[in-house]
Amino acid sequence: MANITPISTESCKIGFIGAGKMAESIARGVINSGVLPASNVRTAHLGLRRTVFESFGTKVFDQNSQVVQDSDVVIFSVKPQVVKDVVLQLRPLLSEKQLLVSVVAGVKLKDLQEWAGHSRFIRVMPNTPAAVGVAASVITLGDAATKEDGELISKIFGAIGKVWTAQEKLFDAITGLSASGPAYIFLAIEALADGGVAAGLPRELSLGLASQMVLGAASMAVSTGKHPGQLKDDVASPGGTTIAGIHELEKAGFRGILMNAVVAAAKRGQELSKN
Ligand SMILES: NC(=O)C1=CN([C@@H]2O[C@H](COP(=O)(O)OP(=O)(O)OC[C@H]3O[C@@H](n4cnc5c(N)ncnc54)[C@H](O)[C@@H]3O)[C@@H](O)[C@H]2O)C=CC1
Ligand SMILES: O=C(O)[C@@H]1CCC=N1
Repeated sequence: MANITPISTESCKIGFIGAGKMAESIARGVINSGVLPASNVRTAHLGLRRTVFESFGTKVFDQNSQVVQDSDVVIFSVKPQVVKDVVLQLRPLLSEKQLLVSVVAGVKLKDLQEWAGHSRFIRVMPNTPAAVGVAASVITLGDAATKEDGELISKIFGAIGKVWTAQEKLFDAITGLSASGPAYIFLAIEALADGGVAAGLPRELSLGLASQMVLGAASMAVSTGKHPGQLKDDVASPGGTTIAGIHELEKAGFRGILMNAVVAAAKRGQELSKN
């Protein structure tokens, strides 16, 4: 614990190990929010992703080791299948001076801490709406992460959306719901837009209406605090159009399908932790 010194939010440098879609979403959101300047965000990549990250001001190194050496907060954002090798490779450079963070699905803090050789670690389960400042992120603290470390990560992720704290045992369920969930909703938006086209709308209008409608419905659920069943009842007039649509959804098992999707994704998260 001797090397644990607080990291200042203002001057904190964050580095991503893994320059993929999730890292890009967090980096874009963080930079757009103004919580940290682009010069405080870094990653490493040799291929096409370099240009993507450079386009919004991120410093891009050639090697992961350079990212670690130049960061106060190191965020592991590689796939679950490779994270063990990546952490083990970087282990000689990792010290308790740095706060380590993982956004990797399924991989437990106990393993991450063992591979890293220290437990100043925080697990975060974010989602890609981080890129536009509307992420849903959940954090849980490792054994040596301090209250101040938790506050720092809550501040960074709070700048790109909402943050909850939860026990790690809930992380697979969280992953199946809020981390994978945007993909379910993108699928729904695409399908709704197809429905609009099938009913005679031009494609562009249909997609715009479907997207704005989902945004509006989610905003109402969040801002009114009303039960979604009440909000649904407010739309469905007796003998009207909505209830005719809902009847079709219920006949096809709409709610059960969504529940199954979350449970299947959570189960996959559990499987990934055993790799
Ligand atoms: N995409 C999402 O919506 C979410 C992803 N996550 C987690 O974030 C992590 C990253 O996921 P994505 O960004 O979607 O994947 P991705 O495949 O877009 O990004 C992974 C990146 O890691 C790079 N990489 C592979 N081996 C590497 C190495 N040895 N050193 C450095 N970089 C290496 C790849 O080139 C790739 O750019 C995963 O563990 C996933 O479970 C968590 C929440 C949501
Ligand atoms: O599909 C995946 O495995 C990752 C984790 C959650 C969202 N994307």
